[in-house]
Amino acid sequence: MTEIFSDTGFRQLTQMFLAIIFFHTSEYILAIAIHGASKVTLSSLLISKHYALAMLISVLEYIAEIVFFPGLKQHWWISNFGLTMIILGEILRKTAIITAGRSFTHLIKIRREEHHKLVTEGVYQIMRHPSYSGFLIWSVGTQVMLCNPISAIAFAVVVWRFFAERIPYEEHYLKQFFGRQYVEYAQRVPSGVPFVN
Ligand SMILES: C[S@@+](CC[C@H](N)C(=O)[O-])C[C@H]1O[C@@H](n2cnc3c(N)ncnc32)[C@H](O)[C@@H]1O
Repeated sequence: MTEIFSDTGFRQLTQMFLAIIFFHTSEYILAIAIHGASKVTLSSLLISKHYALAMLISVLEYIAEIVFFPGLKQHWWISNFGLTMIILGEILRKTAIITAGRSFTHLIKIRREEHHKLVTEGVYQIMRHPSYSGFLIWSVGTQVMLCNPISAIAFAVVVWRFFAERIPYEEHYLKQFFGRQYVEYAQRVPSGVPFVN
């Protein structure tokens, strides 16, 4: 049990804690900065029950493995690669939010608001769903950083499936809002989420 308090355990768990705190507080603060405090609720922290449970299970996996297989957590090139994924995923997601500005809402809009403009510039020139791509990289990165083999695979599958279902739903409304303009944009630019058209 003392392995949790080793340098490895301390560093990897601290990185995980900081990554989670930074991700959620920055989502909330950016939402307030873009939409105004009166329009933002605590749901913009993006912490659902399922998500909290997944993160808790991943920490339990980490603790079980550092106790029974401490060598697994010593693959520093894997852990540092995960840390790089966390940073790159975070940068990609926040760049997307800032680029889309008021058009970016945490909940998918099913009615077009006047200020809602089609965003095709900046990072949206390279991919249609940079914030989803960023979150996929960030979330899998947290597990790679912890050298958690089971949660890394589980996060990749669950988060990918979540976006694979969400993207067609979101794009159904984007086509309603922007018509041909969106159809042409979607033909030209990939989704940014692997194996999602
Ligand atoms: C959580 S944001 C995600 C945006 C985008 N899918 C991404 O990954 O960066 C969802 C909202 O963004 C809007 N949205 C998505 N792509 C957009 C675009 N290219 N231009 C304007 N609004 C967009 C949708 O209408 C939806 O209400």
